[in-house]
Formats: sequence, C-alpha cells, structure tokens
Amino acid sequence: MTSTKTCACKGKRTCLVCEPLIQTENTCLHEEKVTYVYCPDCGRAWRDTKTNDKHPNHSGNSIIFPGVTLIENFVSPEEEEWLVSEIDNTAWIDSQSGRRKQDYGPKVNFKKRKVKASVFSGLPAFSKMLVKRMNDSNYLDDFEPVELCNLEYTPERGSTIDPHLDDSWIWGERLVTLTLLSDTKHTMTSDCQPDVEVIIPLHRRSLVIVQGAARHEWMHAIKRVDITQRRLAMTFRELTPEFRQGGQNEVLGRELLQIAASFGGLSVGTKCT
Ligand SMILES: O=C(O)CCC(=O)C(=O)O
Ligand SMILES: [Fe+2]
Repeated sequence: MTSTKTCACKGKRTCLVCEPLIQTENTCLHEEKVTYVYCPDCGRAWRDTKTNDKHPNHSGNSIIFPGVTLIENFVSPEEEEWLVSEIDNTAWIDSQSGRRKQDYGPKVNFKKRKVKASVFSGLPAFSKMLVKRMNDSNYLDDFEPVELCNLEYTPERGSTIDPHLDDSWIWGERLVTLTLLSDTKHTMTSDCQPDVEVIIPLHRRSLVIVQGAARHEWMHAIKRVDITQRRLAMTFRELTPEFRQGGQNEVLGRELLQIAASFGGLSVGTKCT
C-alpha cells in the first residue's frame, strides 16, 4: 500500500478521507464466516437466520458467549442530549480509521509499560452522574474508572474500528461503553474460531460491559456498514490488580484513582487502546 495520507490513519488503517489517495492491494476480502447474534437474555449467540426468533423462542444452533452484559436505556433521551452537548463543547482530536476522540486518563505507553499521571486532570464533570449510576447498579457497584475515552464515528468519514483486544496490563477486567446517538454492532472474532463471528447489538443509550472471555479471547470491532449515523461511544476503563492495593504499582494506582475521582478533568491527547 503506497500512501500520502491527510488524516490520522497509520499503517494499514484507512478511512474515506485517505482511501481515494492510496492504492490498496487487490486482496480478497471475502471471508466466509458463520454469523451468530448475541442474546443478552440467555447469554448465548444464535445462528443468524432470516427467521431468527426473539428470546425465548430461539431456534437453530447456538454457542455460549460469556462476558457480555447489556443494560438498555442506561440514560434517558434528555440525559443523552445533555451528554452530547457537553461532549461537543470539548475539542475533538482526529484519530485512526475515520474516528475522532477525546481522552481523559493517564498517558500510557503500552509497549514500554510506562504511565504518566501528570497529564491527567480527572474524569470530566459530566461523567460523574454516569459513574454514580454504574455504582448504584448490581453489575458495577465496585467499578472505579480511571479513564474515559469518547469516540465519534460518522458514515461520512467511513469510521470503523479494526478487530482488537484492549490492553490488559493497565486496563482491568471490565470495559464499559455507553452508546449515544445511534445503534451499532460490535463484531467479535477469535483466532481460535476463525469461521465464526458474533454480533453484539449495541442500542442507542445502552451500556455494554465486556469482560471474561469476551474481553480476553474475542477481539471486538465495528464495521463500516454498522455506522449508519453519527455515533458517540463513551468507554470507561478500570485498573488491573497490579495497580490496586497490594499490587506492584499500588502507589501510582492510588494517585490515578484520586485524580479520576476529582471529576474536574480536561481532555488530553493520548492513545485510547
Ligand atoms: O466504539 C466502541 O464501542 C468500542 C471502542 C473500542 O473498542 C475502544 O476504544 O477500544
Ligand atoms: Fe476496544
């Protein structure tokens, strides 16, 4: 691939801004995968067929798919409108694959395993009510996020996110994402089951918690076809035990938790994953 990219894409990543400027290799993109759709009510993913019935009337093949919790209507339409206006009052930074981002968290060099707390001024004030609501829920009562990454996806830019696993050195067990403005889907794939993909429907205003096998064994992605309108994602991340009490990086972890909980943060330009 030769390139003179004018956007934030690096390496093999592309978006609708840079694609007309680059020559892509003529690779075969047809992958034969069997698609399963995750059902939050039974924790299983069911073979996608035109006649697929809704829970509990599923039929056909299914696979167990542990580690995904969906909470519908986590925020109201009025709260969504307020959150979007707060987010849009903050500068966006161009990111890879046609996304834009805002980051509230420490600067992390994942390869060198280095963390700088000094750039981090806390989670933003507008996220305080979301963290409180998480803590009031059954699933996230002990969730103490130290990072919020807001991502913006638009069909005009052809925004996507390639299949990836989030870091698991500093970022802890639960990845928590609130979807705003439009529905989308996570496509989960695993090298261990190359002919399978599992779709997680992410509805507008819903919260998804990804942990366990879904966090560590399955990569998540968002395909271009699944961004049909502007979508904002607010992803909150917690610390691993290494940064908690008794861990090797406990002191740094405590500092990050304190900064995060000030809820006076300004966005910084750091990496999200
Ligand atoms: O937009 C999303 O729902 C996922 C974002 C994501 O995977 C990431 O920031 O690592
Ligand atoms: Fe991710």
